[in-house]
Amino acid sequence: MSDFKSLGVPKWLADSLNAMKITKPTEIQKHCIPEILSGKDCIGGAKTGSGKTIAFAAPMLSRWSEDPSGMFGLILTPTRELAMQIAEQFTALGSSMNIRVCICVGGEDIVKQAIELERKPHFIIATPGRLAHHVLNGGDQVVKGLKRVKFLVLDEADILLTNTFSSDLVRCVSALPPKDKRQNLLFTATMTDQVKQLQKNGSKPCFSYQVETVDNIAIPSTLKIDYLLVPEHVKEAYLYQILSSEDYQSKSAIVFVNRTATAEILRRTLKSLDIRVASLHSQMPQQERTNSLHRFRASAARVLIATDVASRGLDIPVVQLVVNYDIPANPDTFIHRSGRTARAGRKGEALSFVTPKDVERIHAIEERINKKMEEFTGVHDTAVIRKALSKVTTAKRESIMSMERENFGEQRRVQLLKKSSNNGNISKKSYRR
Ligand SMILES: Nc1ncnc2c1ncn2[C@@H]1O[C@H](COP(=O)(O)OP(=O)(O)OP(=O)(O)O)[C@@H](O)[C@H]1O
Repeated sequence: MSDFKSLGVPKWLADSLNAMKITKPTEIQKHCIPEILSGKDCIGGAKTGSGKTIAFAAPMLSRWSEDPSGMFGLILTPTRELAMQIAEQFTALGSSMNIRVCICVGGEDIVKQAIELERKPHFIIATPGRLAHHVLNGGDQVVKGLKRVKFLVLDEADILLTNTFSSDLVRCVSALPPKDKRQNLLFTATMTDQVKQLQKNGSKPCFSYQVETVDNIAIPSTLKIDYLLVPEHVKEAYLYQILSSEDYQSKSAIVFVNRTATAEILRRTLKSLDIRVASLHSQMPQQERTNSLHRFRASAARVLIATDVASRGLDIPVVQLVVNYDIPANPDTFIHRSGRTARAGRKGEALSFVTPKDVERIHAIEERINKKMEEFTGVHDTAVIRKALSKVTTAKRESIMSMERENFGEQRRVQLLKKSSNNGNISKKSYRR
């Protein structure tokens, strides 16, 4: 049985990992850590929840500890919350070595970040839009510091390489040493040709590893996937009924929706029906987003209603159920959303609400993941649903009325206008969803 030390990780780091009960490397870690330590670039693909973060963090921290200098590594991620989570992991792993980590994400104080960057943190964990702003406007120290970066990581590389992020990504990368003077590490659960292509572009050797499974199924084997046929107008009643049923009333769940307004309506509706609920979407101020996630992580809220700002990378071990209340257009989004449960070998369930207009999307998802969903059997009694329906309809009507009183949509328009005039190109609409 291999352990982290046998992969070349120094004792201090193996001890830190052991203290977190991380003793036996996962498949992706076993293969990628030695290759990254040998100086190669790396493209790593493995299912959600399979330990990709440590696959890049461990070799970076190992090399850094040999000569702990400033601006050693830059990790780019698509969402603010994921950046914060990765920063927490680096901070925890490197605490015995006095590591300094800077989180550089939108929605937080730019001046404070600029001061932190001037102090040359060892690692910067950033979203591309905000770092691009610092690259454009940063002082001499920041520019010089970024030129010393030894490692660049694109976590969730497939989405970072889409058009949404391209101009900011180019700006961030332009501030770093040339490609062959740094190590480039790309990781994702949903490999694309665009990511693979990068292997061919470099002059340095690149190690590419995709964890294969015998059955070629793209989701964790411990994840149960079900569907439930639901008429559009009664989705809220079904959701309430399931979340408050005997089987699920004590389970922690993330409910994914496609629009921020749906997230807000559901949060208000479920709250008035006495479900401990929090939400996460782009129309919330960053402080509220952070607080919501803290409440959910700490189990103060049992249900998190979220848009796709929460679909990638978030690691919350208590999550037992993911509900796809709306079906995503992109099958890869289904993989990431559902992967918020059944992590690190734990069991989990993903339930998709399917209306007649979603049938094609479900077929595309099943083809992508190479597995058929099964029909959900947890709701049998239509009389119970009918009873829930009148309660839920009243609660929903009140939620919509209160949102209208508070000009929910209007606030967003004003926020967007303010952001675009204050920050130029730093707002990233789709990932502030
Ligand atoms: N070797 C290990 N042994 C036990 N647990 C591990 C090991 N490596 C990582 N973990 C834990 O597994 C969980 C999932 O890891 P991580 O968040 O890195 O997954 P991921 O592959 O990046 O998933 P995603 O694709 O969803 O981002 C974390 O809680 C992490 O601490």
